[in-house]
Amino acid sequence: MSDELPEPPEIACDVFTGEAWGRANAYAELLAGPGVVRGLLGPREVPRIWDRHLLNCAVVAEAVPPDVRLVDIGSGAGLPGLVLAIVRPDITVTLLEPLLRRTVFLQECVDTLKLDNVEVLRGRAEELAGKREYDVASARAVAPLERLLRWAMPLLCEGGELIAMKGERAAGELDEAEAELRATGARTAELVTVGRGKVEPPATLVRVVAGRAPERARRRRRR
Ligand SMILES: C[S@@+](CC[C@H](N)C(=O)[O-])C[C@H]1O[C@@H](n2cnc3c(N)ncnc32)[C@H](O)[C@@H]1O
Repeated sequence: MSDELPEPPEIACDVFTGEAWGRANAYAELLAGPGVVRGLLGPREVPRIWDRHLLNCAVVAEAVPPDVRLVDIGSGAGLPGLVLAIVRPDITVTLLEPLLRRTVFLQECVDTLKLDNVEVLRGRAEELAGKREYDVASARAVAPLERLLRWAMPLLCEGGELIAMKGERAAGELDEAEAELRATGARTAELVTVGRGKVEPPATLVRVVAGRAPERARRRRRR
């Protein structure tokens, strides 16, 4: 084990159960080792890998419905998408990331952890616009909510959800995104708190439910 990687906190055994436990530990090692050497994670993050990264991302699973197709926009080193795939074998996860060296690392993690519910896709969210084939889009530290809405909503099927990890900026970003919520045809938008009793502070998410594709809605109104 890397010198700096701390032992997992006790609560981690309740969050990562069964096969997820071994995978979470192996992923922590990959982040602390090759992840740091290859510049995907800052060395100062290593002592915080469990609480700030693995646990904080794992509790997002509380907001993810069963059996969904999830796309993690701007996955970076796999956060939160890879962690969600570890704790939720019922979902299929696409890790969407434009940078080659990050997708190479992500594929190595998927292979090492033997995850069969994950695909790594190199590209930008804008390039997938209009496919609307995902039930959930997740994102952490990728873009302000306004921009994230423009990227994520065209990937979601009607009734699909954007789940954005926003922390203390959540309420402010939701207010600022009012016009974009209307323009992208969002049905509802709300703040959701997850991870009570597991992470401190609990994680604040913005959940936005997609309506009909704006162009299709306009076409229907014209008929
Ligand atoms: C600050 S990193 C966050 C990575 C990870 N989500 C995390 O929380 O550690 C932002 C990531 O978004 C990716 N990104 C930037 N623009 C993007 C776009 N248009 N579509 C998809 N990913 C994008 C970047 O390559 C980078 O890996």
